[in-house]
Amino acid sequence: MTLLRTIDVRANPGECVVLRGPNGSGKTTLLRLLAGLAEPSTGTVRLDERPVDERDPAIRAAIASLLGAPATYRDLTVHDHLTLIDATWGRNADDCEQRVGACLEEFGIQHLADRFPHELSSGQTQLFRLSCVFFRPATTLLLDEPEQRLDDRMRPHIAELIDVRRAAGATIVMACHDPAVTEATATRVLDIQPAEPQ
Ligand SMILES: Nc1ncnc2c1ncn2[C@@H]1O[C@H](COP(=O)(O)OP(=O)(O)OP(=O)(O)O)[C@@H](O)[C@H]1O
Repeated sequence: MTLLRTIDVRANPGECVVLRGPNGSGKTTLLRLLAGLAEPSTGTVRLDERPVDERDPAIRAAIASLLGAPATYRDLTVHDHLTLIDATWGRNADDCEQRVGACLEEFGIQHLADRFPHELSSGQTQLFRLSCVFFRPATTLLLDEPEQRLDDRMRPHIAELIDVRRAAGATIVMACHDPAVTEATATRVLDIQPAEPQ
């Protein structure tokens, strides 16, 4: 069975490529291939000419992705998760608290800092997941429907955060079903056609 039609895509720093297409057309599959979480049956995926392989530390350092539900620790709070990410990526512990506070505020979840992940609503969970992805250093962001479950106030805000990151030089590829978010973020839209008749 073919999950994704043959596709040739190149994304450059400062670009946001939005993948658009009906349910089941292959957007998530393409993002998974770009993240190195799945291997294409034909063809290659490269980041700066390096094959994308999640076992390669340089690839892991470069790519931050929101694909499906990330693992979280039941006994660590939202604040603790960000602190852990900060330490994992080798940042100076002296100003960790300041960075974590700024990130919580940026994503509008400062009031949830002391909650556990399982105590969040679905929209709050999405904001928490996005904060974890944006908080770590990365040159490339792969986002699967970052707008999902967000309300009318948060969708444009998240679109703005994505655009700021792109303007700062990140390469962004994301799947999106929301025309307003697409309009606010895309430098290029790629329409994905289903591989199999639907
Ligand atoms: N684990 C899996 N095993 C088999 N087929 C799968 C699996 N995951 C997805 N598919 C199939 O791959 C195709 C592409 O799915 P994919 O999730 O990439 O679509 P999508 O464009 O992201 O859809 P949506 O907009 O609904 O999120 C679909 O036909 C889907 O049924």
